[in-house]
Amino acid sequence: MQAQGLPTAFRGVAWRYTRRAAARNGRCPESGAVRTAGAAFKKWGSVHPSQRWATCTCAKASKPVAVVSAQEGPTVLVAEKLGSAGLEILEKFAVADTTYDLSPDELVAKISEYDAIIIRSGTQVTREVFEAANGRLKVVGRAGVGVDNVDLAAATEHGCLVVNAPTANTVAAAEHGIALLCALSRNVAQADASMKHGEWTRSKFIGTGIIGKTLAVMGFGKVGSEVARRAQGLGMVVIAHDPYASEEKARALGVKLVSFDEAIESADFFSLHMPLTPSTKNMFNDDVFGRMKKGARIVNVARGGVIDDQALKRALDDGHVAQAALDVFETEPPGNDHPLVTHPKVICTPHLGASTSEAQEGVAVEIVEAVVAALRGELVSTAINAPMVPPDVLVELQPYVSLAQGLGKAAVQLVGDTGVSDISICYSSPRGDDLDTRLLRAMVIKGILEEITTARVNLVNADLLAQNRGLRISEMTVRSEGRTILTSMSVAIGTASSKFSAAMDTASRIYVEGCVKDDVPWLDKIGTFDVDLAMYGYVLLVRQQDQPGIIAACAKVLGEANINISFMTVSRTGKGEDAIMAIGLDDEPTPEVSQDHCCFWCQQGRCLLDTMCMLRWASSSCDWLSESMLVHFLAY
Ligand SMILES: NC(=O)c1ccc[n+]([C@@H]2O[C@H](COP(=O)([O-])OP(=O)(O)OC[C@H]3O[C@@H](n4cnc5c(N)ncnc54)[C@H](O)[C@@H]3O)[C@@H](O)[C@H]2O)c1
Ligand SMILES: O=C(O)[C@H](O)COP(=O)(O)O
Repeated sequence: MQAQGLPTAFRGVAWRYTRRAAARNGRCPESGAVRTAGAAFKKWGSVHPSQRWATCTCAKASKPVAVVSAQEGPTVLVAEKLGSAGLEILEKFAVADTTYDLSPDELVAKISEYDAIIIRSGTQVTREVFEAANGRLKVVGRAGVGVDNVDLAAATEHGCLVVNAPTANTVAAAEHGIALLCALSRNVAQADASMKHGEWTRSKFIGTGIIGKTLAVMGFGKVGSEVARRAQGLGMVVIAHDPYASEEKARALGVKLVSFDEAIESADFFSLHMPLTPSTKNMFNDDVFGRMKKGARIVNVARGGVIDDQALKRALDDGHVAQAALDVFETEPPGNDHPLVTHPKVICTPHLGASTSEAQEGVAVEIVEAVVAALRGELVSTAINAPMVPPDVLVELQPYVSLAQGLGKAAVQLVGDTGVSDISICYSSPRGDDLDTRLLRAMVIKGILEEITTARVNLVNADLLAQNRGLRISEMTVRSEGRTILTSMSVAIGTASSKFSAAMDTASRIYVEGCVKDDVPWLDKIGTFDVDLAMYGYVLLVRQQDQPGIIAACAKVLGEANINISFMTVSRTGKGEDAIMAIGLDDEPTPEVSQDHCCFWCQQGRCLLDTMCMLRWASSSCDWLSESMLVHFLAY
């Protein structure tokens, strides 16, 4: 095996080295040069760790001639194709083993040999993989945006840092979205297949023009906004739906932000660019397709799970949706018999959005730099489950960290169809202005952005990510009495509307306030209503006019849906006046259940519910504050 770029002195001879070998130097029998193998090692080309060989190319021999110790760099498994520019950087610092297409069992069997692994979307890094690593795996590097193929909780529990490359493939994905939109409108794939079968049937492939047609960009983030620019260049009228995007950003691009309903009912083409989250799962379903203009066309280069595949098939079969172009699938590969892969009105590509040479070189460099920095123990801005603070600080702040994240998560879920821009955070603390709020501020940002975007927030990137999203954050500290460092804190989002009108305070902001009780983050206030609930699991918020029987009606509905209530609090402005209920649920009611029962109440004419809004929190503990992770990396 010839290793490129080897120093002359080490050419031609295979040097066997081990971590424990006594000798510190190697001597090339040809050139006689002596080098500390460790120093030379860092400059060597790729070395195959399973053989523990570094090959020298100045002589012909390729067998062990000396045992030298090598201050080995870390060993990194490159499990999916990585751009050469990134590989070259990696091989200067580590032993890079490029072994692609490992089966899950093969990955589990090998992973304990490596300090880091670099993947794309095709490798599932499961809990089993982390367990098999026996604590050696320090970094998972995702050469792309989505990390839905990595068990983040297991990574954190095993002290493994996950980093990604969130920007380098954005343009590639946007270009692919546009390519699919154009191919769709002119039946390019079907026409090509027809000609390859020896046909010349021009009349069969009459397309539809795109100039002047309305494109709805669903998810106006990095990729969505790049698609919008390009579509405008093609003469399309571009609207966007993104409840969390800033008006300023949309205005700057000449794009009109619209409500979900308006987008669905007015667009000719749809380009999907939202992340797969609990609120976007199966977002495009029978009801949504049914409300689209007849002949609508769908392009999905986001994530397969945002479309209900069976619903799309039904819409294509009945002609309501004219065509679809899919680059992503809920399960990948989707299988040859997948109903949409075989459908004549659908064109498919095998998750190619990021597959340009430029994008892959870009993500390769981005991810290798992040992996190398992490292995060196440096803070990494694209870390997804990075530790935030030194262990001693974390012990004191942990409960408040969950409170801050939970308040951000709750507030953004209450946002209606308008943007998120002004965030006001207020801390009540005996420390007054001496309270160090950096961590709490970052956690609020995390709670907001990780609920709605693919971003992963840590102390390094929190403010930058917030700035990139156009968020304006203000903080205020009020001195309070008490023994704990934080008596309470509140998060207010300045926005024109809320999914739950009772969440608006007297200043027309979405307002949530909480505290910590027995180390558990606790929600005390929503809007102007006092509540009293622990911030975990699923909470059903309902608003009604205070009257006998409404509580029982709610309980009856949930009981009939076999959903157990863990707690229930009621708050009202006065007897017979406005009231809200916060109902803790042991299980997540499926949308159909809550939708039906909402209608059920309406049918009975007793529906006094202004809005049914589902709040959900992840587990009460933060999913990435593991204090020892960066200490491990000091080894290199
Ligand atoms: N096919 C590919 O190869 C490829 C390449 C890159 C990215 N992607 C995927 O595309 C998606 C977008 O990537 P990105 O980098 O633009 O992410 P991003 O985080 O920059 O943008 C996502 C946008 O979706 C918005 N959003 C969240 N929930 C929404 C909802 N319910 N309705 C409407 N908008 C909502 C967010 O506010 C955000 O602006 C991700 O899922 C990513 O994994 C796929
Ligand atoms: O999330 C992403 O970055 C894209 O889906 C690209 O995935 P890939 O790296 O497997 O092409």
